[in-house]
Amino acid sequence: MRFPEPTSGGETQIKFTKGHGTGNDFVLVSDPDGALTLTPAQVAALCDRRFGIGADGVLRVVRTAKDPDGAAVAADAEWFMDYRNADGSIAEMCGNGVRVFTRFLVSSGLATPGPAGLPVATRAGVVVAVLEGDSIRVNMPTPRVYAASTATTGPLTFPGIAVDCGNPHLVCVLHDGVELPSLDLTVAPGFDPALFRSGVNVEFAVAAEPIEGFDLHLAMRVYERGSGETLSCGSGALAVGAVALRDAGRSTGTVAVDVPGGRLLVTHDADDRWWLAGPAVLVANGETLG
Ligand SMILES: N[C@@H](CCC[C@H](N)C(=O)O)C(=O)O
Repeated sequence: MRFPEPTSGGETQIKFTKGHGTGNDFVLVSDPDGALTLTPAQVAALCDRRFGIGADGVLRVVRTAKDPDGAAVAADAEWFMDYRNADGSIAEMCGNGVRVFTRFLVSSGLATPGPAGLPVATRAGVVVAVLEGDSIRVNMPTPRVYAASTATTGPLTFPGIAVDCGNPHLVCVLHDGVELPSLDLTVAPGFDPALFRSGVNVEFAVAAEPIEGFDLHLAMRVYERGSGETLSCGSGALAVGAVALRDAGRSTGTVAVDVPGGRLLVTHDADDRWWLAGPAVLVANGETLG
């Protein structure tokens, strides 16, 4: 396997941390001063589950001021989450990524949250993460539910709703006895490329048994743009929560969204803030071999 090419001074080894949020897993690369250039091919090599470390994406941890994309979105957050999908493509937002990124910043001593939490810059703007024991809760961008569309898997067509969470989503709520496990997500679902010009993350969701303490309960599977089917998608859960609250005629509430990797909580509060909460775990440190 070839790990990232030398970027300066012949350095070919990269220190990394592996982490996940409800099974949505990431390789974190600490690059505080923006010295590293990660090409799409290098990201794909790191994320390769057979020939690399294996992950759904890479989180490059860089000071906002040291990255052109970071500097463009935020002067008031010290750290920028440079998120890349497993195929090397860039995405604007990653809800689970922000939570794992925050866990890394705090665990490694690079940042200390203030009373209101820790601001993190993303390509979709600044979000604020609040640590609550094993869980990290993030004040996410307001999801914008904006158009009807459809997704296809094999011969099946599902009605869906487009939701912008900073990154694009298409939420299909299943009816008529279609069961989540029956969907074939080994192949990318079809979608309308005229509506989603930069691709889309497709969520399939179904109502689940009510649980005490939550206003709504759904289960979801997701096919992520640039990564394929993943065990969880935080921004996808946010999109599903927004559609579910809207469909239920509720302006506020907490939605439990079960994903194959665990449970995420989406809350729309009385102050019109949208929150995503769930576990964020670091599992290993390592170093690539040149
Ligand atoms: N898994 C992430 C979303 C990652 C980006 C997505 N694949 C895209 O291309 O928009 C999450 O937790 O939100």
